[in-house]
Amino acid sequence: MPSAWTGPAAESAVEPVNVNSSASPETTVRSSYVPPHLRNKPQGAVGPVDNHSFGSGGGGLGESRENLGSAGVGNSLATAGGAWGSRSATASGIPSSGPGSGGRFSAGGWNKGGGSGDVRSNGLRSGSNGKSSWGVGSDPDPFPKEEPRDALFDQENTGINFDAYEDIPVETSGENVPPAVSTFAEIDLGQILNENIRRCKYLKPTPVQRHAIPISLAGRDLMACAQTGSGKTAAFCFPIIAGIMRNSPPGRPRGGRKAFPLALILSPTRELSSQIHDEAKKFSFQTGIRVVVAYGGAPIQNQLRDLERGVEILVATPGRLVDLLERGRISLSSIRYLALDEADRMLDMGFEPQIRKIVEQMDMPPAGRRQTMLFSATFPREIQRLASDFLGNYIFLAVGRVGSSTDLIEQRVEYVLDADKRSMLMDLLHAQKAQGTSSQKLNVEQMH
Ligand SMILES: Nc1ncnc2c1ncn2[C@@H]1O[C@H](COP(=O)(O)OP(=O)(O)OP(=O)(O)O)[C@@H](O)[C@H]1O
Repeated sequence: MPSAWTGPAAESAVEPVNVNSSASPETTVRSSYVPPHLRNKPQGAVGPVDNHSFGSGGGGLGESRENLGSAGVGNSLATAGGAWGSRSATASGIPSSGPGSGGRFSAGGWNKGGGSGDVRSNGLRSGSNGKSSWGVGSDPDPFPKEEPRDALFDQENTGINFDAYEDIPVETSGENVPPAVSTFAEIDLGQILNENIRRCKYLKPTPVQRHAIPISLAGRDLMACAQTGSGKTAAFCFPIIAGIMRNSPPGRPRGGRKAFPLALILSPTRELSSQIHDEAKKFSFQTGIRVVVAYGGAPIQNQLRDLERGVEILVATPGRLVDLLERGRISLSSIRYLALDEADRMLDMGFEPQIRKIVEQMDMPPAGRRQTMLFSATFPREIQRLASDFLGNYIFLAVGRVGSSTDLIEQRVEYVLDADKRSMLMDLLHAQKAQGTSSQKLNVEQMH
């Protein structure tokens, strides 16, 4: 089994390695390619690039990890067996046979430009008691004058060709899985959200949205394996926003030192949290729902002020949220919706203790009295454990990735200099032939 599997984020995050570290700056373009006959020589003799060394970043817990951002961490190696070992998954908890070799991708990669982290005061006005109160019907324009009203919606999408999603495999398992939809019109998301979907120029749901939204709207817990860029954000935001609008529309008095969010979205990094925050603000435009983001590496005072103005949907990284909880500035007792995005990456980054503290040891309602959506690019054993601990009678959903390989194609990454690509490729082809596997398609990607 090749050992140097990696996902797209790892590719972008890992600097090309120059094994000739002792070379002078002038000679750093020297070849780092190691011919087969020189490989596995002791260190010093030759310095082959150690593909095993692109690990998860390891190391400490807490906020400092959040500051690293999406590019510097979580470069886990994905093993053969694909992105999700879902085939044997059951909705009742741990799948009967193991996940795909514990393979995992580091999510990330679609950089939507990040977010400003600013929080708009969506229709907040000052009540007579000096506290903030909410008036949905009389929302002032939430956007500053200098920013056109639809600017939030005018940002370019990523250019993903969602038509390519049509053929990707989707698997669901669990009891009474609500049927998937093929248009947004088939789902009752409410008029305002539908209008915002139109503003976002989303013409039809992506596969994860097609399945996840009806499942979540039906009130079911969901464990979804889907890659970054598959449209997960809308998949968990739409049901949350629709659910809040349906069951507890904003309108209650706000203010006070302690915030009581109705929905919590946990994500591993400040960048991702910012992106989710930006998207969630678009989706909840003119709903009266206030979305607040809290992440490490930014002044906590600003976040505290934002929280004091009221929050329905809180997007947070685990370390900063624990800090806010310990300061007594947030109560999770009103949480009705919990979404964990890129859960495998959060675990890779060492956030499991914080996540368990948030979900299990504070005042959050238990599974069954809240709705939980767990999103992960992979489904290794630790995520299975998390799913069985956090979710109740859940539906398992696994969505393939655009252009994904089948199990028959191995992808292996070798880091070589441009000048060495051809000879490296020839070597690989010869090696394949020698092993009698020449008929197998060799897919050499991302050669540096
Ligand atoms: N149904 C849709 N139609 C058109 N564009 C969409 C749709 N759903 C999502 N998008 C856009 O596709 C891009 C990727 O979606 P999104 O950010 O939700 O993916 P993701 O899986 O959450 O990725 P990440 O993990 O990077 O946040 C975004 O620019 C988003 O606005």
